[in-house]
Amino acid sequence: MTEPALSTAGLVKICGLTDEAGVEAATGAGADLVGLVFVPKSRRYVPPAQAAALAARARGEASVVGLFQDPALSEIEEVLEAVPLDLLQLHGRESEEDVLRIQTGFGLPVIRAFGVASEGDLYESAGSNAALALYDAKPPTGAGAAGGHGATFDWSVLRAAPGSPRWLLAGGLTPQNAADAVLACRGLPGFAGLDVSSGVESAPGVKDPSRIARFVAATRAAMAAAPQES
Ligand SMILES: O=C(O)c1ccccc1N[C@@H]1O[C@H](COP(=O)(O)O)[C@@H](O)[C@H]1O
Repeated sequence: MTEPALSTAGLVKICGLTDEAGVEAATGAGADLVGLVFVPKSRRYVPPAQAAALAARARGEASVVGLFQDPALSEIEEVLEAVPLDLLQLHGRESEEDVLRIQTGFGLPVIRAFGVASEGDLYESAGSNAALALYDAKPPTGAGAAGGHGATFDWSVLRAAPGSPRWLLAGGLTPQNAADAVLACRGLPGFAGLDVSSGVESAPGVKDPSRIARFVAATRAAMAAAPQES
């Protein structure tokens, strides 16, 4: 396993990778975290055997995050038997009890996703036991797929972020808006980095190596120009 450097001020996570070209683009560009989706109804779902090969590609270069949605413990166990994950992302309706049970039970740090539309949605994350919170847009009305909708939310509400746990911004990020996202979040308590999935795809579920490289470069440049102090 690759020890996740979660205290790093500027994390970049590329999520929903499904092939080796995408993993190589992410690690080659210097992403800190790569995400594999274990939600069967997602177009980015990777079966454990395929995920094991992708995780092996990332090994030593980036930490590997397994994304689940309201999983049974047995689902996580089954994946972990085949894929050595470094972190678990819970991206459904999980409770704090679930976070504690899963984080303690599997001995892996958890990233807990919170759907955000207004300041009030951030309060639920205050004092979460998760290693990191992830602030994503709420699913658009009528959205059919599991997640990774490419929807943004009003980043100005993040001024109310509690700061603990530290957090990643997600939802509708792209190579074009990554710098603005960093500018909107820099200096806010707990800001830890950016997470992207659909914004680095050429078609739904198909990662584009050149967009991945541009996203990481744009994010890194903005972070270097505006370092996070807290
Ligand atoms: O990507 C998926 O298929 C997915 C499925 C179930 C839950 C979450 C999912 N994606 C995550 O959603 C955020 C935002 O994605 P986007 O950049 O707006 O496309 C991100 O963490 C994805 O990994």
